[in-house]
Amino acid sequence: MEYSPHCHSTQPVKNKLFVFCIMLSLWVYMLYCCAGYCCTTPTFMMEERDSRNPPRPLQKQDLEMFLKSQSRDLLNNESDADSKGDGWEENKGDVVYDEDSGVAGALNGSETKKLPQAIIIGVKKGGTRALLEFLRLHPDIRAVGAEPHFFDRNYEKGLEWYRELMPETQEGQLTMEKTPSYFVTKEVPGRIHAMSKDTKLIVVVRDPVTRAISDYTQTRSKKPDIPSFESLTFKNITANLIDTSWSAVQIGMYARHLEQWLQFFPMSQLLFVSGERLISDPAGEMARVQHFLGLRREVTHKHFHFNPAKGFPCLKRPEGNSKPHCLGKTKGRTHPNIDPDVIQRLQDFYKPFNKKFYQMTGHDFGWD
Ligand SMILES: Nc1ncnc2c1ncn2[C@@H]1O[C@H](COP(=O)(O)OS(=O)(=O)O)[C@@H](OP(=O)(O)O)[C@H]1O
Repeated sequence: MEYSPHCHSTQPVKNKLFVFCIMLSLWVYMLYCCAGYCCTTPTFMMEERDSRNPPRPLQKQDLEMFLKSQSRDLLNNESDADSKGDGWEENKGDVVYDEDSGVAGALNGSETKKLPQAIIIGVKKGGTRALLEFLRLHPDIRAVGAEPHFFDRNYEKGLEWYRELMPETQEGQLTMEKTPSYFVTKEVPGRIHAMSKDTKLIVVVRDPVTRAISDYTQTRSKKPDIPSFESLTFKNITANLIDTSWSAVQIGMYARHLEQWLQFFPMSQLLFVSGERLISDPAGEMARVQHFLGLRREVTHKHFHFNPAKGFPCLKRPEGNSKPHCLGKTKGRTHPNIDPDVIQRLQDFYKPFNKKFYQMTGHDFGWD
């Protein structure tokens, strides 16, 4: 085998040259990145790729798009308009005023999903959507828009499924949801108690006769061919026998339903909001609710504007010039005219239930 001194002397030089080339390419690449042209480093992920446009920070629309895609998933599972949480007439995205803080929290990783500490449990057609939307104006409240129906229809899916539905919250913010059917579902008090015995429970109640008519009006809007309210109310009209198995009637027997809740929760953990006062004095009723939730009074008369055409209070930003937002067409429907004699008989039927309810809650709601 031939000995070659030349070969031995050139090898280290070649190696050095090779290392130098690699170092040089790395330096060039780093300079290129620092000049802003590199699109593979995480820092620049949110920027426009086009170097002619300035970098764009994460914006409100990005989060709204994300939230909309989430709520669409829930929409697909629900049939009732309110279950979808889409009660607003216009600029629905603007209703949740505090999304920006959500973006900040999401970016610094300080947000987590929590099980609700307070729930609006009822009653159907009481004004639950209005209350939830009013509460969402509060910076310390985050609420899921759609009705999760976890404790009555989806319980087998488990608490982790439920938690996943919740919005992210920062330290000190309350998580809330509303599902009006909870109040009248026998299994629900025990199930909520099993989640947390400290859960605060809010019930929006309304004159049970008007509530029944509102309930009927909603059903008729979906099934126009149903029998009249008058005929559904009675099992036997001549015997004056009211059909208490009809849900529109049954839901209004508030004292009966409340008894179930008191087997698990003390009265101090329940707040009863007057559906009537939520319309005539929303700021006053909201003061009670914020106090009950241990929150400072942020939602005040400045947030409300009575809309005479709609006949209801609508929401406005106190500092902005934007138009007030009213709840959508499914809230505040025109009720059919009901035979006054039937209304009187229903009022008589509810009288003892109302009386008992006033005694239990220590509050006369003035329905009689
Ligand atoms: N601010 C405001 N705007 C519109 N509507 C308002 C408002 N406050 C309370 N209400 C009353 O809310 C009633 C509907 O109640 P819910 O939201 O609980 O209905 S549901 O059970 O979720 O379907 C709805 O009942 P109807 O009038 O029978 O449609 C309203 O009377």
